[in-house]
Amino acid sequence: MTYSISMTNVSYAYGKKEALRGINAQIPAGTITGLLGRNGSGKSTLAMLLAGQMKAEGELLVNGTSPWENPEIMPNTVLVSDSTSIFLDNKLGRSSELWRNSRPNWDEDLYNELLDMWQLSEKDTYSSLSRGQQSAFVAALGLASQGELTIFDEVHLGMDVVVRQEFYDAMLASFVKKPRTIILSSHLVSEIENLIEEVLIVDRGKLIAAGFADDLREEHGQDGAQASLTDVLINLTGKRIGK
Ligand SMILES: Nc1ncnc2c1ncn2[C@@H]1O[C@H](COP(=O)(O)OP(=O)(O)OP(=O)(O)O)[C@@H](O)[C@H]1O
Repeated sequence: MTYSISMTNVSYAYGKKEALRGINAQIPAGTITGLLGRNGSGKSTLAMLLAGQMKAEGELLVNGTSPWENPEIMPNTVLVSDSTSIFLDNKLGRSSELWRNSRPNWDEDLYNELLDMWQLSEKDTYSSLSRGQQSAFVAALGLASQGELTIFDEVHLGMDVVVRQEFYDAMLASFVKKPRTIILSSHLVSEIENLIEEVLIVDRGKLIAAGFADDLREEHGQDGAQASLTDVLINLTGKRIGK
């Protein structure tokens, strides 16, 4: 069953450093949501809370239950980020074995297709790959896992424009084949603009906008034309010198 998310007054602090405060939001099951915000706004923190890797204050429910170290929820929740679990100095096959064995919806055909497309070999060592190839490998693991909740946090780092487009296409194709709840966090807002239906925008730890991407585009549009999500983000969080 694909996971829905409900957050009521969700906060998180790293020691005394408050990273998120009073987040209230719902993410419907089976949607692709963009998690947007400026540097340091709290996106990765929220991603880790949703993936059950850190304990939220307030009420954070994934599929109706707390994800924090939850053995029912965690195997079906995939967070692909800079800190994804990978054996750095071992062959890719060692990491994929770990993922394959711990992910109940693992799609071996999709994994092999992605590795072929990105010309990666299981015999390669992760630390010997280029930055973009490393990102492509973890993206392949994340897509093939088909988690009921799948979060990609800045997965594109180092990927060239062609690999990024191949990733977006593969994500959409796999979403159509197996609908699930996907959250995409990226600073390349214009690239993911057409993939996302729902949006959460965080700024300095607070949720400042949430809802259908089209409603936000409409709300921030001018003279009958819709705004882009980049415009929405700049309108809501940007500052101009002299103003
Ligand atoms: N391990 C940590 N210890 C202390 N503070 C942290 C830690 N990780 C993040 N923070 C702080 O929490 C806030 C939110 O950080 P977070 O990484 O969630 O932001 P982000 O939106 O993902 O940023 P970026 O887009 O730059 O990756 C920032 O002010 C950051 O400095």
